Amino acid sequence: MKNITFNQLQLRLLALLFLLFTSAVFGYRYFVELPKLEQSISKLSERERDTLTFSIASVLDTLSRINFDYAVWTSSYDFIRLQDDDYIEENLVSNTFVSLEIDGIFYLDEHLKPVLVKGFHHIKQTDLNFLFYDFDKYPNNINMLPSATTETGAPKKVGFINTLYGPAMYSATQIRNSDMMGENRGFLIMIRLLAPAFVDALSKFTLAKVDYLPVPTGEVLSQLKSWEEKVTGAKVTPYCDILLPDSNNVPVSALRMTHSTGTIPPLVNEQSIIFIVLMSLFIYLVHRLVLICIIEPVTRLAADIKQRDNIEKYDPIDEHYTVKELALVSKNVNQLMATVKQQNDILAHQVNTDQLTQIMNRRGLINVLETYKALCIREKIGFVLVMADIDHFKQFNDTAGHLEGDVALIEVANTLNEQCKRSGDVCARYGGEEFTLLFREMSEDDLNTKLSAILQAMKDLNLAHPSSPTAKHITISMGAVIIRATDISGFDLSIDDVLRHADKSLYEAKDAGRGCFIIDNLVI
Ligand SMILES: Nc1nc2c(ncn2[C@@H]2O[C@H](COP(=O)(O)OP(=O)(O)OP(=O)(O)O)[C@@H](O)[C@H]2O)c(=O)[nH]1
Repeated sequence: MKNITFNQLQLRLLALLFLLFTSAVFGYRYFVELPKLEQSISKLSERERDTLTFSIASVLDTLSRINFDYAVWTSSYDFIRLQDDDYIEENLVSNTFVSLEIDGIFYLDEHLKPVLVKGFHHIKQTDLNFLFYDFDKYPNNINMLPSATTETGAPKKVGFINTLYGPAMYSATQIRNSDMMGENRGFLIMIRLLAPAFVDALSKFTLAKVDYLPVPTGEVLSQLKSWEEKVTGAKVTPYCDILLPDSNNVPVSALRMTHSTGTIPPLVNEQSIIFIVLMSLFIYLVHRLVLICIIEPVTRLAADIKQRDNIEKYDPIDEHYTVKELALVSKNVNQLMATVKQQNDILAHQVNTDQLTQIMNRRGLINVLETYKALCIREKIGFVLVMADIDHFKQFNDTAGHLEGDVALIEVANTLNEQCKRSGDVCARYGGEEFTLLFREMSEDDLNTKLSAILQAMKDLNLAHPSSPTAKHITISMGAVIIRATDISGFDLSIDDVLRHADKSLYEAKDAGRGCFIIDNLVI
């Protein structure tokens, strides 16, 4: 699997979290909340429509009651036969129309012939000449009358009708005596034109806005229902349009009621936007918190560890972390580095140390020589190299044995090492019975003194060497070379040259009878 950073992982997790939360919220809204809302709004619309139906019925009922009262009144009953002017003067004056809020009153006898007809606009106070009761001319209008006359009681009918002055509501009742008995004397019809007052009354009743609508035609007309028809489970719409049909089912007017809640709220509304914004803010804060408290410290810790790995630095890394685990990791890394450093030191010591004498070996010597060379070239600090060789050591081995030879080598090494006390002084085993001494810049006189002191120390050691042809104890011969810095720029010092010069002096010391030293001055 491809490696990803802690930060990438965090961002992916937070993105996933964001996706899950928003889908859960919108899923809930889409599949649960909105359908429930739609159902509630549909129910509310249904109730508003029922109220509208009820309101229309109430208005019609009011007209019907007035009409009924007049139709089953003995005076009206008698008027059909007598047609007396008193009745007209008492009951059919302008005030009657105004107080009853009607625009026309029509007395028809049992043969449906008009006995008395009067149209009067109760608001405009003007005469109106209606013709709808002329059933010869408008035979369909006969359906506005109650279907059958009866022996007792007074059948009545209410509804809407188109007149010369526009749509109107009407009420028609069979004219009977007050006791609802007697012969059929025709019908009393009352008309009220559909004025703004009608829709105002409906608006008050329903607590919703009701307006007139031009009567639609064609496809739209076929989709509209009559005001009396019950509608259930209708789709949520902003309006409810209904028809006011006449007794022949021909629409005379249409009404539009504006529902108080006519639309389903959108999927993404103000609350969901606020939720998304808050959610994003929360996720951003979590991201910053995780970044500051975990990711950045982990990244810093990783960089610190990597830096130590790259340049082999062993200084401890910062252990101050707020997160306990990170503090523990940094502490453990420091402990690990300390152990590694310790082991490296041991290893370095072992690599540069002679196993027999426990002083520096040739590898260590060459490393130090490189440092001396660099100091000489860059800082103009000279140095002294001395090659020391045990005299007639072969004979010593041959007579005393190899093990004794080893012991002698250790003793000589310790003696020489003790002479290298100053900082920067080095005593190394060059190989076999040969040793190398390194000293910081020194005058020839001082070197003479130093080498004489070494010869004296060997004498003082007093290691018996019976088979030596030159002395009774073990002696060493030394060849020294003094290297002084030069001003020649760009000059390179050859370590091999230095060793060769020291070797040459050593051979000269051997030739000079052993147990002595020769100094060579090498000015570079
Ligand atoms: N015991 C012992 N002997 C060693 C060791 N390394 C070298 N030698 C011996 O040192 C002797 C060196 O002998 P040569 O090179 O002939 O020199 P020399 O006998 O010291 O003679 P000159 O140097 O000319 O005075 C050899 O016999 C080596 O075996 C060692 O680690 N232990």
